[in-house]
Amino acid sequence: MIQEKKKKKKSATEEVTSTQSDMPSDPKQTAFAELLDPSVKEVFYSLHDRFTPVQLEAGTALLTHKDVVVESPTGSGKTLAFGLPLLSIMHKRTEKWKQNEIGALILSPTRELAIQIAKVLEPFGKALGYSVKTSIGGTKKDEKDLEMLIKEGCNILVATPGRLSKLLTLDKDQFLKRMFKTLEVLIVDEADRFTEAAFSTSMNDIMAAIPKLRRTGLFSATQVKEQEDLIKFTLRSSVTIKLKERADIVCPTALKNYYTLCDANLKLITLLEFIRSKPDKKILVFLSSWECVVYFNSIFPRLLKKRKILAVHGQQQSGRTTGIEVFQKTPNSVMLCTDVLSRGIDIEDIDWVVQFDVPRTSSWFVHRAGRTSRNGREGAALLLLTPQESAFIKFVEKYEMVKLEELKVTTVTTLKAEQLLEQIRRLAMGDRDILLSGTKAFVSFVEAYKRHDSDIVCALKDLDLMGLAHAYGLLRLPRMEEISARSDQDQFKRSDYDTSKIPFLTKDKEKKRVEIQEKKMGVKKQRKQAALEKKEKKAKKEATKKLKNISEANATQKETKDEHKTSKKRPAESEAFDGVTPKKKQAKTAKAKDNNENDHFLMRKMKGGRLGKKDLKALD
Ligand SMILES: Nc1ncnc2c1ncn2[C@@H]1O[C@H](COP(=O)(O)OP(=O)(O)OP(=O)(O)O)[C@@H](O)[C@H]1O
Repeated sequence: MIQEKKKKKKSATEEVTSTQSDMPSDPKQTAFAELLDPSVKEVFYSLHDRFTPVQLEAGTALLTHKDVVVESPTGSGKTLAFGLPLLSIMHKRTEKWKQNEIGALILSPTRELAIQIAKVLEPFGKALGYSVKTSIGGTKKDEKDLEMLIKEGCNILVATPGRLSKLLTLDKDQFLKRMFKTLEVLIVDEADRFTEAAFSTSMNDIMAAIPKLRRTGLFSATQVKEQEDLIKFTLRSSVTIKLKERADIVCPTALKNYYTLCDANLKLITLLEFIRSKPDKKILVFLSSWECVVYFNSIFPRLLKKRKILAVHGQQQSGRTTGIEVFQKTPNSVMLCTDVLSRGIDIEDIDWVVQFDVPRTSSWFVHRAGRTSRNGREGAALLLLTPQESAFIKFVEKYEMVKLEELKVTTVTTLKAEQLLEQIRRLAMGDRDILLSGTKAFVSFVEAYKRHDSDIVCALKDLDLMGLAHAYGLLRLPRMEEISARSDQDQFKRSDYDTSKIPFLTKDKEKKRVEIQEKKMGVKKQRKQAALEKKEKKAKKEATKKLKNISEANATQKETKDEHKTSKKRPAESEAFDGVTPKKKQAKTAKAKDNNENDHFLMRKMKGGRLGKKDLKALD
């Protein structure tokens, strides 16, 4: 336990700002090295020649009993800026660390970053005899995780808050809580993320389970803007360290930040043509939702032949780590991803980062772009904007201290663009999975757009949604409120292709679809048949009623006639009779007789169930 003399609570923080010093024999280098444990120093110098500024500043503060809030550009070495001091603090303790004593806890917002941090610390832990463990979602079950942790022990734990909070809840015998009793250092990487509501419950559980007397370090390339957001971390005599390579920007100076304006309906083609124009570059593409990653990953391999296309998103339970490893190893591959890779992930030699849409949170812009140009290496980032979003450029310059330069991306002729769009639509016409995936992607993009925090300059209502629907290669507009509310729906060229005929390419899925469709058709046919039968039944009923009336009328007529016969002789043929000549009368009687017979004939048919449509018509 760090022996802390009771000090008068110092003012909140002092701000130490220093620019990147690249003096090789900077006395600060020596002074900091003296503070480090010799074994830690030995491992460090086996990997690197000198400490980066953030390692000097933050490391010195932590090793001289200060809590730190560190803001330093992406790729500036923050992992070792907390790793080196925490190892040295742990190694200062005289008694040996037992296997079930946790000396340091590092919190990471994503499992990929947690794995990466553990990998960086492993060689140091090995040299000092400390076990470094991770506790992250998506791997073994919570119970298994807790059991392993208790059984195998752990001295340095790198965890995602959600998983750790679950283990603490499961830990009925408080084993884990007892393991935390010896905690000396708490590090929160990408700390500004932990002020989000999504993390609040798990963070409260964790903060309640660990000792208050400890060293605390909060690290990020973009720290929280509101100091009160830091209260939950119970910092003591903290120092705020802000490092910038240039006073007016937070990104590394070696990073070139660009934007390009493209019409909405050409957005996907602009991305494709940009990738095509850089055949030997490693490109990381950020999309706004996992559905977009899935959809673009299904069509890009058919549009960018011979290019290795990879995809990573938060919904994948497996394959994320492998995908990152393949991306790391394949020089000119293209990785499509969500913001699961936007923070902390250290992948070598990414040449370009492309942001297909504005980020959900504007501060993530810096982190996304910062996946390239790591630790002084060259790199470039490109943001695709439609003309309606151009105000975003000034917005990030003002609020995120990012300067964007315009880049003219080679586009294609209108004819070629239409051919490419038609090619994308044809993919959907031939594969129902692509058809459905495209619609889901577009819907998820619209929903993500509604949630981003730059809506003051990029509002959904100003977006050319019909153009973007074309860009996504949609054959139909999806049924959603944001679309039905639009007055420009007629701008969307609806394909007249019969989408009900588009098959799934996997046999069993297609079989099932056809069955459902036939069942639906069957139901439709039955309904139609039933309606027809009901109509016929009604017609028959009316016919019966009519026949009945006719036969009653005939019966009455016959009675009258018989009476007539008995009372008078039949008039001579030649005599005219009430204006009707006997011939005509005969004809009329004959007709009535025919009708009468016909009616009787129909009656007999109807009784025999032989009444057909023609007969019914005849009755009308
Ligand atoms: N002292 C050093 N000398 C040379 N390279 C270093 C040094 N420290 C770290 N690096 C390398 O710099 C790269 C970036 O380090 P790291 O990932 O810690 O940066 P970061 O500041 O945490 O970035 P981000 O803000 O994206 O999380 C890594 O490849 C790391 O190996």
